[in-house]
Amino acid sequence: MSFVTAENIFLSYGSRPILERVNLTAEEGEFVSIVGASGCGKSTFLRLLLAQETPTKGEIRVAGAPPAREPGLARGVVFQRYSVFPHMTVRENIVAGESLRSRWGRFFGTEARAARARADETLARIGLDHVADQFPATLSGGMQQRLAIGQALAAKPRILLLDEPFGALDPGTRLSMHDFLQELRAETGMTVFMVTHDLEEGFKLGDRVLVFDKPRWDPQDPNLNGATITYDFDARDGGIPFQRIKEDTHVLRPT
Ligand SMILES: Nc1ncnc2c1ncn2[C@@H]1O[C@H](COP(=O)(O)OP(=O)(O)OP(=O)(O)O)[C@@H](O)[C@H]1O
Repeated sequence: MSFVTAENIFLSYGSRPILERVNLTAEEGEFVSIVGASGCGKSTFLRLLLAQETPTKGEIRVAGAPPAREPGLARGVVFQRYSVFPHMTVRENIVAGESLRSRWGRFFGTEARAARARADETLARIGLDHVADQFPATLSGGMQQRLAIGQALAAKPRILLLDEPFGALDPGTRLSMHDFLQELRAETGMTVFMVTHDLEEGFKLGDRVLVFDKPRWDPQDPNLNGATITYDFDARDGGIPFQRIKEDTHVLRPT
């Protein structure tokens, strides 16, 4: 059985269809990138996987069951937009991310000391070790975003949902966060769904790239139809599909 399945999903807000006929299976350990026009329902699809939304029709299953409502050890679902805790220091935020996996939701004694040491290793990897004792409000936006990503990854979730996680980062930081994510993925074998507006990033990191789009378009009423998965690219062959897309785009460009 596949790790994640979406079967004939429809989702509407009121009378407005957002998603229609979404079918997907993903195996455990796959990295699935999601791209598509702004407002076409990519984040909504992630929220369905998180059980923050319920489909109007159809069924989503993660590890054979409906998605867990709370992040935690059982499902290991973590979403990047769970913002960092403002009342905790940077180090405590990372420890809090990892403690989701612990039996009581927090660490005690020697376990707590070990968790702090691991948090410091994580902070060094994401370049935030020099601000470990500061509070998030004292960090720049990009640093806070890196902390949120570090916190999400510290939980070593079985499934990680990322919504444009690298959007606000400068190009150098973005590349080092790519490395960090790829290393952690290799270590943990976690399944990742990542929404991105950067096609190149989607193909670089993903095993697959899903394109969400509206297959039917009514010019009189653009909100009449919902979006679905219109392309499911295999990205495992070193970005060749991306080259093809670029070539196609080039061919289509007027001369
Ligand atoms: N709670 C809600 N109630 C009503 N409409 C909503 C709600 N959440 C999202 N929408 C609408 O649903 C559509 C899809 O939103 P969603 O955020 O999933 O798009 P997206 O593809 O992730 O967009 P972007 O790339 O801009 O982040 C949008 O038109 C949005 O306005």
